[in-house]
Amino acid sequence: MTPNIKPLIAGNWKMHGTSASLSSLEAMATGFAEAASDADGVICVPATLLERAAGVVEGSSLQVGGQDCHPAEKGAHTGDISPEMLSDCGAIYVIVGHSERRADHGESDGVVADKAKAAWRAGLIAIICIGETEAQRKAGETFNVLEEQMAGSVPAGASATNTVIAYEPVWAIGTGLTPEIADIEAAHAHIRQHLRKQLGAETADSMRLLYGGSVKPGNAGDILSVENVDGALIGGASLKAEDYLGIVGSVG
Ligand SMILES: O=C[C@H](O)COP(=O)(O)O
Repeated sequence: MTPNIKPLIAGNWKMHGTSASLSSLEAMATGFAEAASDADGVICVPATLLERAAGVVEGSSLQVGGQDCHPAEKGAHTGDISPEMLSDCGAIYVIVGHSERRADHGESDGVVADKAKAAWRAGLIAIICIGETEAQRKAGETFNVLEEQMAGSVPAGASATNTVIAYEPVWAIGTGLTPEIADIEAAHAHIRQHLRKQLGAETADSMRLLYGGSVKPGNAGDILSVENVDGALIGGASLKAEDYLGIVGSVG
């Protein structure tokens, strides 16, 4: 954790969830404030659930977000969703540049940056994801990859109020594998240091840096106590209220 930065515990339901899942969201909303009084929480649900999800969390400390957005406000883009549409449904955050979108949809750093700027245009907080693949890690390229992704995906104008950075080693996502604590610490320190050069120290030192990749109730305490880890981006364990609240409860 970083002193003076309010942690964010973000869930990403990915392509999971139907109407029946809203009862689980309701349990998260009900239990959130008791689990952690000094953290922000968001669940990024599928767009199909967003408006109803916003209704479910209304009045609680939990917020909802989208998982992706198109850079344009509107237009002939069949199947896409603009950040303005997400905001209209009650989203406060939107994830951009998740590695699954970079891999499945060929999203470049430039596209991710355009999406982040579009999120800001709509008044949303962009959760910009970066992270190395297993091959890049084995080749000793982790820091270079992170620097390149930050330079390309984090636009000028990023601030602590409009942007959150999520470091997700691709090989740790959904695998049950996590880096050594020392490796998480080193990566987050490197990200903070690079952001100082890119955005200025004042902005970089107040920006939330999340760790993502196989965060569970059992390892959240150790991960969240690492310096420069200001929260988590959680996939699988954000689907069950008990697991998500268990992680929220690990905020020191
Ligand atoms: O967005 C969330 C991440 O991809 C982490 O997913 P996971 O917690 O299932 O490993």
